[in-house]
Amino acid sequence: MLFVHGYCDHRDCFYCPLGENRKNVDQVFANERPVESDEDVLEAARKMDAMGSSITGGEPLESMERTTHYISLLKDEFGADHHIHLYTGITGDREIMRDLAEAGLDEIRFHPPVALWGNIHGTFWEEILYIAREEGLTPAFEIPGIEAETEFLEFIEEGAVDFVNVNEFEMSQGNYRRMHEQGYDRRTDHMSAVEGASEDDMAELVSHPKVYFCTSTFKDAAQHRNRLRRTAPNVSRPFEEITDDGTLVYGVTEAEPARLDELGVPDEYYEVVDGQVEIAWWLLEEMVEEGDIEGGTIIEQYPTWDEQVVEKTPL
Ligand SMILES: C[S@@+](CC[C@H](N)C(=O)[O-])C[C@H]1O[C@@H](n2cnc3c(N)ncnc32)[C@H](O)[C@@H]1O
Ligand code: SF4
Repeated sequence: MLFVHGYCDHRDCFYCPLGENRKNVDQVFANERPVESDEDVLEAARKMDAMGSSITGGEPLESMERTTHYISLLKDEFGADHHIHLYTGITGDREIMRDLAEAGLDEIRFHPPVALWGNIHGTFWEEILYIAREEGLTPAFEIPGIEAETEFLEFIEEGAVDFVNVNEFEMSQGNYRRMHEQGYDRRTDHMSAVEGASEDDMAELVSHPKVYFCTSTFKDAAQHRNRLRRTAPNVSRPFEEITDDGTLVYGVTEAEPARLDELGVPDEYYEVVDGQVEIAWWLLEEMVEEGDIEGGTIIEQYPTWDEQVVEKTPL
């Protein structure tokens, strides 16, 4: 997921999920990693063996130079099979569709304003779907699951869009105040999903064969887990265990490297990082149990750029 910037001057959706760290920032992020160079973007994609990329923001069409630059960069590096899709909350025009297609974009997912969902016919949101297709892009909708209008289903039926992804309506730090004001509440059994917006609540919309519902649990858990699992083998050190969830487990100890050498620990089973020894957790556990060294901690962390720690277990 490439975040090109946090600006969105054309829309002001009350449910926009962008939090303080993303809203109106000029910084590019590849997943959670701040990007300083093109190589950072390529490295982030390589690390997770990405088969494709998505371009988001803010509003990617408000910075076409940056957006097309990254699309070309990814296509040039990973080839035609690397599928790239882009999310947008504005229509753009023919020239923009052409520039995106020429840069290598495969698919564009429009997010029209909710007030129009029952009434897309005859608007430029309809026309741009045909234009995008003529310029070589696959046109789709990707919208939050707020309400299902019958007219919207009829519109989908007519075939201007290839498919419609509906994201379960979510509350986040960035939007909960405004969502509350609009009368939305969080489901009590869920961290972010909105009451009254589950797949069952959207049954009429989701019943259409071109409509796919993406639950927030799936987005958070399954997609995240898949990304971790693909990333872990590319970034793990030889002495780290990769768990089924794609996290990395290793040990940390204050013991001197010389003591490890004395105990016959092979070089490839530990590394000194910031003055601490990071080591295979099973060796650390055994050495602490045997009283060979004084203590340590087992760390489980994400294989991501920010190395977020999931669990610490003192020995
Ligand atoms: C944050 S937007 C950024 C890209 C672009 N500005 C747009 O709106 O498509 C990315 C995706 O998030 C979805 N989205 C926005 N607010 C949401 C919410 N509260 N719950 C679930 N999905 C949401 C939008 O439909 C869009 O597909
Ligand atoms: S169009 Fe996208 S980025 Fe802009 S306010 Fe709406 S959800 Fe947020």
